[in-house]
Amino acid sequence: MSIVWVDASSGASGDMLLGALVDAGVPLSVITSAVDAVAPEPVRLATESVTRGALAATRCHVEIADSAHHRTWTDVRALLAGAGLDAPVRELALQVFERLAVAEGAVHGIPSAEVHFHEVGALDAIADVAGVCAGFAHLGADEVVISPVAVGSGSVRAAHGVLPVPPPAVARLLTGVPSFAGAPGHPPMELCTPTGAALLATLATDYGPQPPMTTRAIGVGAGSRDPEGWSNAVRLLVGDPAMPAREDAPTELVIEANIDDLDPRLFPGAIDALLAAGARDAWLTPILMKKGRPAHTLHALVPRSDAEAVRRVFFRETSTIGVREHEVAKHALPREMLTVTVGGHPIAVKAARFDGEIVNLQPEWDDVALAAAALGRSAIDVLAEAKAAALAPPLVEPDS
Ligand SMILES: O=C([S-])c1cc(C(=O)S)c[n+]([C@@H]2O[C@H](COP(=O)(O)O)[C@@H](O)[C@H]2O)c1
Ligand code: NI
Repeated sequence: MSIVWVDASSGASGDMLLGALVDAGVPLSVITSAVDAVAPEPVRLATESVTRGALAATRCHVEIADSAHHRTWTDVRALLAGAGLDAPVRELALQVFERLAVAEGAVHGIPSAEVHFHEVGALDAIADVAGVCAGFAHLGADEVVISPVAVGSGSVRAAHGVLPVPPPAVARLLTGVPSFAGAPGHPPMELCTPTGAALLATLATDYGPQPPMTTRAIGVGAGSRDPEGWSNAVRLLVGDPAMPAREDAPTELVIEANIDDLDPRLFPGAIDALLAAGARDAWLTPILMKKGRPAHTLHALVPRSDAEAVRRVFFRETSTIGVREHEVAKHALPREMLTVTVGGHPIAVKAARFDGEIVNLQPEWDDVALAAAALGRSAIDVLAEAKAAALAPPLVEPDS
């Protein structure tokens, strides 16, 4: 089980997070292949070692000669849907832009489907998002904990004109996320951009100070500006959860309810809604209740940060008027993402290790289905070949 803590106490933007991922050891090729997959024109991705205040950091430049700056949410969704991205990366990037569309729509009072993006609709911002999502997917962290986010102060000039800081879209995107202007002495500038805020809110599984963890890698991503006396950078600490003291063990919740009066055809939809609301897993157990009445227990395993959203699904999508909850400590094997090819088609494979040995391989189902359809082979056949390829040294290098 791996964990990432994002130190956003000096803010965050798309390119800062890119720099931090590369600085933490994510191969630049992982970022570049995702950026190339979304950009319909040549992209230049360049990293350089810089300092921001007292910190050594990596600056990541994404340069595209982009003609159409303004795109609609529909345009961006089509661009991402048609891009050759791994399924988990595409899904994350779509969630990031959906958040941006909902926030932009709320700020300006228009339906999100009709939102016209400004700066965030430019190809360099879209590439930032695809690259950051690819980098985090590569890390394959089970937990992403975000520190309180510094948003800055003052005002900023943008396509909308002069905006107060935090800009309206950032304030919306960070609703429900711990944030603050910045430590005393912070420069009066925008520290967290809408792209940075949307990425943090999408990637987070929890919010707070550094969790108990054993750090394995540190990445420091530099912002473009370098104000005097301030480290304009975001930090990533990548590692494994440490066994914390009992009182603050990182736990998740199981939320459940016994239900004996719901039309059984509604349970599949309820399970889908629980997963969409942030449940890590959701399942149904048949039970016999008092008077021998057949019923079901509906369960959801959920991080604390999404518990309220999951409770709402129980009350909105089922007939229950009450839920019970208990904490569970989770222990999972360390896992990593590999990429293999079957008949020339890339397939992401999640590998779990026990005592250093690979003990479980799970090829990404969407990739298997795509490859099987393209090759005219059975999914069983492609699945078997993907697993065999993942075990065949030295053809496959662990992605992380
Ligand atoms: O692009 C859009 S839709 C946009 C909306 C807003 C609002 O607050 S509304 C603000 N901005 C500003 O543009 C720059 C670039 O943002 P990135 O997220 O692309 O880095 C930044 O100053 C935003 O505050 C853009
Ligand atoms: Ni706006």
